[in-house]
Amino acid sequence: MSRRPPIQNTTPLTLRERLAALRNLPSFFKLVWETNPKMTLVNIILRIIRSALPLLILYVGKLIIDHVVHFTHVAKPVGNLMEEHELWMLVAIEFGLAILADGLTRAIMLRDSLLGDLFANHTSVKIMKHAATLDLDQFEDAVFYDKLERARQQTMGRTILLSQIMAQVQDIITMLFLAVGLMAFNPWLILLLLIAILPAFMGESYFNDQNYALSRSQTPQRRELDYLRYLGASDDTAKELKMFGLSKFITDRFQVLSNTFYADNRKISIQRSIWGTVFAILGSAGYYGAYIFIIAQTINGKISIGQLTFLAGSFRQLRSILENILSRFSTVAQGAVYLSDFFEFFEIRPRLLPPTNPRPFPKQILTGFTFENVGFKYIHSERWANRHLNFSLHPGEKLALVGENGAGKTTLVKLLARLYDPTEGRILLEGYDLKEYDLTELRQHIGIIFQDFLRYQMTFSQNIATGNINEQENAELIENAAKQSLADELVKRLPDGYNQMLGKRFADGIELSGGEWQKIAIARAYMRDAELLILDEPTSALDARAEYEVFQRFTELTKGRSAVLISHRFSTVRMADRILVLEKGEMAEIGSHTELLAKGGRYAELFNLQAQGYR
Ligand SMILES: Nc1ncnc2c1ncn2[C@@H]1O[C@H](COP(=O)(O)OP(=O)(O)OP(=O)(O)O)[C@@H](O)[C@H]1O
Repeated sequence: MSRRPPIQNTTPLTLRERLAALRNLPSFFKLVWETNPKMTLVNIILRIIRSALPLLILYVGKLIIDHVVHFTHVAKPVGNLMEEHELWMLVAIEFGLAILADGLTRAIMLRDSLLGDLFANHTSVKIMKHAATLDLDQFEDAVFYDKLERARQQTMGRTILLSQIMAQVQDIITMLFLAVGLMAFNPWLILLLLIAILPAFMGESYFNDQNYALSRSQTPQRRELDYLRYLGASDDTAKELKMFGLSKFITDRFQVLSNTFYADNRKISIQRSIWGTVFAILGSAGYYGAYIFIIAQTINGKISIGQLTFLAGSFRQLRSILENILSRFSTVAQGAVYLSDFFEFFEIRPRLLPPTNPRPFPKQILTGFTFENVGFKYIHSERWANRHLNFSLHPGEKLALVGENGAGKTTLVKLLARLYDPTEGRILLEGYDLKEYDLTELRQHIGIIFQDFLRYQMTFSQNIATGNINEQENAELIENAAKQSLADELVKRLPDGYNQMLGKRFADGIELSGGEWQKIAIARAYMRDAELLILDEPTSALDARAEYEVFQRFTELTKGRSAVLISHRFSTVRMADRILVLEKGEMAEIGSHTELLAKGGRYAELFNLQAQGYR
């Protein structure tokens, strides 16, 4: 990573900011609805039914107690079977309601978790789809990466938020039911309740803010921790770590970082727990105040024992529900703040925009590509990676790019494939700016094999098919591509042939050598009918004989098409029609092998240097 991202804002959010974040909730619900409308609707209905049950159960309980008291005070109602029957009916009803409540709670939990899973999948796909629309340089920006990371973290976190919001709505409805019952008796009890709860709520929100601010400020470090975890225990890294004895170096760094995390989190957790206890005591004091009041009223004969149990029960339930609502409010609001990160990610728009009326890609290229004073600086970089590039790539021409490490060869081809737009100057195709062509269509007509091509942990056949994924079922094309790049020799010794899983990541995967992987990558170039082929050091790992053969075939393939070839091997370079020598991002010279040798310039110097090594 070239640049450390700026540390994020660590000041806690104000209540107003948290309330403002609640405006993310409608978009969030839209997303949930989008996931599965039917499940969402059923969930809401079940929760509404469930919210009415606590009040109903309490009320039936009150009726039962009043009946029982009546029976115990008044002499046993001989012959009053009607009343006795009523009592047992009430008990049966309460039992039925209790069972219904349990059943509904379980059904809601089950549906919540199923909907949550679907939601997590839906958002993961959405993130991947959106990420695919973004530009390469956005991926190379650390601040962007932090956003992507936070959006990814949201996926699981949002599943929890989902059930919390649903539970919140349910509790609010239950609370309204209970409050109506309580208010019918004495509205002041509600006030007492609020006073007892409010400090706990404020405390919760304060600590949630602190947690959020901390976790946000820790994002870059968390990414580093993930990276160190990967370095410390992965098949890709084990070889170097062992040979260079780096294990301690990595774990030490991991420990320093994770200890800092632990210390910061511990501080907040302890404070939170202490204050939580104080607020809980306040809450209990409020509850018992109300309880004493209700008992006094009962002793004075103002209310029945049934009412006493109903009110005490309502008050107790209201207290715990209110506590849940208030503390959850803070978590929900906090979740909504995290949601801002999630939605912010979706607001990132690609900068390489497709034209409104794109020019169709030419059926036949007649004048080729032209660089007009092209210059390019990478994002956050002050240095020009390419500058003052003026040259044309003619139709059917094979152009080799030569230059020392960091001279700007790969950057030039990335500009040609419009992975970036030039910072200054322009690149023309058939006289029109590349920006006028449809981006997807343009890239479809360019075949490019990168120096750091991907080694897909997939089957042999899929690895080649990635060159043109629309043809993944075309076995004949894939086999022909493998033949052209000499990759077919490999298939013979793979137990599963074309269906052989490659790489070490998955079971039965077979790892290949660097050169073998490279042959597979080159096969991708044969998968599409591209007008322009770009090979960035495609044969660096091939042995001399394989390289010679690959190029013989490659020349066949590129007959009549343009090709750009980057190579440090002059035996390969000299096969090109022209050679462009880059120095510190600028064009030093351009011409055929013979011309440049005769000129005795930079190319001649580099060529002779390499030739000397073979003498
Ligand atoms: N993604 C990037 N972000 C920032 N700077 C970059 C990036 N990629 C390359 N550079 C810088 O741009 C310059 C040119 O890099 P480029 O990869 O084009 O060189 P190259 O000629 O292909 O080198 P090599 O022969 O080593 O492959 C280098 O100085 C490099 O540090």
